[in-house]
Amino acid sequence: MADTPTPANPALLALRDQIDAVDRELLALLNRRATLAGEVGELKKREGSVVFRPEREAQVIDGLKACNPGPLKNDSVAPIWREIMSACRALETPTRVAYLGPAGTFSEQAALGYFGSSIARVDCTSIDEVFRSTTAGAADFGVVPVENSTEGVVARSLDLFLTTPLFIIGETSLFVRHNLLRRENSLQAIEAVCAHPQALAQCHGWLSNHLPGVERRPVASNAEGARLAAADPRLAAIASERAASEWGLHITAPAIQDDPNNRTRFVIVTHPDRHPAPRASGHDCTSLVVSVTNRPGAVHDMLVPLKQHGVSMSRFESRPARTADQWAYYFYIDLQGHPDQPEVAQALRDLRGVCDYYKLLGTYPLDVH
Ligand SMILES: O=C(O)C(=O)C[C@]1(C(=O)O)C=C[C@@H](O)C=C1
Repeated sequence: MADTPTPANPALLALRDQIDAVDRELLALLNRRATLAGEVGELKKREGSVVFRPEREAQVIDGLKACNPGPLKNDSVAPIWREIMSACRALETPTRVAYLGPAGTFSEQAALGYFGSSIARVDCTSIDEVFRSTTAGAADFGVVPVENSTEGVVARSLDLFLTTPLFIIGETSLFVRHNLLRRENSLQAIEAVCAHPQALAQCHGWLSNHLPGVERRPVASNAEGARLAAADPRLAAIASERAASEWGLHITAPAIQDDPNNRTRFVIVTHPDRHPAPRASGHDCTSLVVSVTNRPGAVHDMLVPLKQHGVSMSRFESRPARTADQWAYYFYIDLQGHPDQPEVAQALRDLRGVCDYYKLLGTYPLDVH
């Protein structure tokens, strides 16, 4: 039966007219904002200073959330203004961002969520390559995963902080929903499930229950798994909704991660010669990696300066140092605060005094969302 067009409701038409008028006002205001950002860009060029200021962007979003009268939800403020600032920033200079690609990975999603979509994307085939291209200057910033709420640390990222000069200028967290993707919308006759090892591990329970005995094939990224599944009907992939639409695959089983609150934390890295450390935003985190001689009480002594100066620790992670002393460890520590705060500066100085190895990994505004 042919659709009979419903007569336009006059009340609806009147409301839409008002929305159109507001949109035009918004556009004029956004263009005024963009012009001002362009002027800031000129000023920065004359001063020779960098365009991207994570602490300023965090303050803009925090400030707007604090005075948001609604009904727009505060959760909507951050994504909208990230996009606005991304577009304004692009008028000042292009932002080249490296991440573990190809299109459709959670790393790409994290990069777009943090920097907005007005960026030049630098797809990399491994976490090592993200570090390499950011170090070499092929990208201005890199986005790398550091920990997952189910699987724990992303060891490769932590190890690369030790051997590269890059430092952290920002963080962002992503809710990670895994789906089983396939050309056929069926769980029958699957020969192998292809995904990044972390994704395979995060879906271990579901795979054991629903696809027992099916090979789990680790590949470089979930999007690479989706690419393989798009090319071969015998394969399935574990990846995002975005990867499904990117590769034309069915979401044969949605949300198959074992932990319904599965989150991954990413950090934003850059080269210290090309970018200064962000200034204090008021809600900051400082990350460092240290090691101490293996003797009784050594770790305790390391934590005493933090207690003495009243500095909170939000993360403490250990990794084997892989040196001749097989029980030597590196400790990755996140502190709350910025070295511009005297108590944080003093705690860092004292901590450095009791450590054999000390490297500041970065100081940056906490994730705003
Ligand atoms: O305030 C600045 O420094 C700007 O360049 C403007 C602006 C913005 O759009 O608000 C854009 C880029 C920076 O990362 C921070 C903020």
